[in-house]
Amino acid sequence: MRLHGDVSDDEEEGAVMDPALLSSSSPPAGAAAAAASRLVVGYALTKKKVKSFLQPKLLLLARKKGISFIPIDETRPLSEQGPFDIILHKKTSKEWQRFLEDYHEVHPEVTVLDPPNAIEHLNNRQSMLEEVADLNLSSFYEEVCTPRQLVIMKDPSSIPTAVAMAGLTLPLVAKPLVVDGTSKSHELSLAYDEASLPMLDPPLVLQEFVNHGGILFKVYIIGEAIQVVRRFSLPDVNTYDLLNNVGIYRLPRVSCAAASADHADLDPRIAELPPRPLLEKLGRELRGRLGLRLFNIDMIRELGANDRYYIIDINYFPAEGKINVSSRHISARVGQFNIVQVGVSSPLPKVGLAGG
Ligand SMILES: O=P(O)(O)O[C@@H]1[C@@H](OP(=O)(O)O)[C@H](OP(=O)(O)O)[C@H](O)[C@H](OP(=O)(O)O)[C@H]1OP(=O)(O)O
Ligand SMILES: Nc1ncnc2c1ncn2[C@@H]1O[C@H](COP(=O)(O)OP(=O)(O)O)[C@@H](O)[C@H]1O
Ligand SMILES: [Mg+2]
Ligand SMILES: [Mg+2]
Repeated sequence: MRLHGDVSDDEEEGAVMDPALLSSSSPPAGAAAAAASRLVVGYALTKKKVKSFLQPKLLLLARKKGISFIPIDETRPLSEQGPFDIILHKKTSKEWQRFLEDYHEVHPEVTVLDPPNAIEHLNNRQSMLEEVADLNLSSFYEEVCTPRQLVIMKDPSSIPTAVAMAGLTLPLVAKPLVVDGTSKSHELSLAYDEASLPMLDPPLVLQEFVNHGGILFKVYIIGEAIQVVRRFSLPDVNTYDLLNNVGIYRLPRVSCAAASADHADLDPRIAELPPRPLLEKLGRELRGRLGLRLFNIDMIRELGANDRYYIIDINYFPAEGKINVSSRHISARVGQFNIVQVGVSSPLPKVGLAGG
């Protein structure tokens, strides 16, 4: 799909809302627009996603390129709609899967982005990282791995023993096992001590926390195009924090905040982007292994180990609208993140975000 390349190549600052462009959200006008288009993209997305993805700027560029976006009515057979050249979606239900398969049998020429079963693979924080272990990056100096992790399905009381048996080192990041687009599936917490682990709420993944200088790299893979941006992340945990903090701390959603770290005044060793050839190889390998063309990788670089990267999260059809975030947002956002303690009753010092 060449849409993304089109957008970043022809980036136009200050594109204004053109009412005609909103035709993409109304079927009759959309059908008229489609008639004049060279490429018709049918989409089945949540309202939230439509709002964040189909922004006026994208629609303006798409229209210039002869591309139109038509909403799919999921209550009607696909064959009665369109015709589409591409179907864009982020749905994995069995019913929708059958719908798409039936449609594809009749219209094999239509590109479906992407196969629902491949998308589903990313809806579980254990399976999403499985392919990273098999990556063939032997020709690179850098190492790319995942933090050591453990899946807990039930019985919170068994967590301390399971953690000890797996040899995981505290602190641990606890992440809901399933990622289903709800805000709950992004409610993460940090566990500092073993005794507090039974307070966690399975099913979840427990992942070793990796110090990374408070900066995260969001690597966007859109077909063959790759784009990387820096985001502010969680602060490092030092020995003092480990000795003085107990309990479970709810983590803020730092990565989804609008603040890009691309123009902030950072230590160059922390700010340095991962090498381009590494990202290109990573993108190619993961695209093939995951069978997906539209996703992003959240990557961190271990503090003090400049050649070791960890992939901590992979998201299908992420918020591409945030790739080019203006630097003017930064000063308003930096420093507003706090880690809020939820697991013990006595108040403990809050841990601020690096750079804040
Ligand atoms: O809604 P947003 O703008 O916070 O975007 C979410 C992404 O935030 P980010 O790219 O980090 O800023 C978010 O990325 P993270 O998981 O926060 O790294 C997901 O891609 C999320 O999709 P889902 O809820 O997992 O289905 C994305 O949600 P949708 O765009 O699918 O609604
Ligand atoms: N193992 C880890 N070590 C250090 N920080 C982490 C780790 N896992 C997650 N984080 C931090 O928590 C944030 C959210 O975690 P992530 O796995 O990306 O979940 P989500 O799907 O909700 O974005 C990351 O952007 C990063 O700042
Ligand atoms: Mg993430
Ligand atoms: Mg995610």
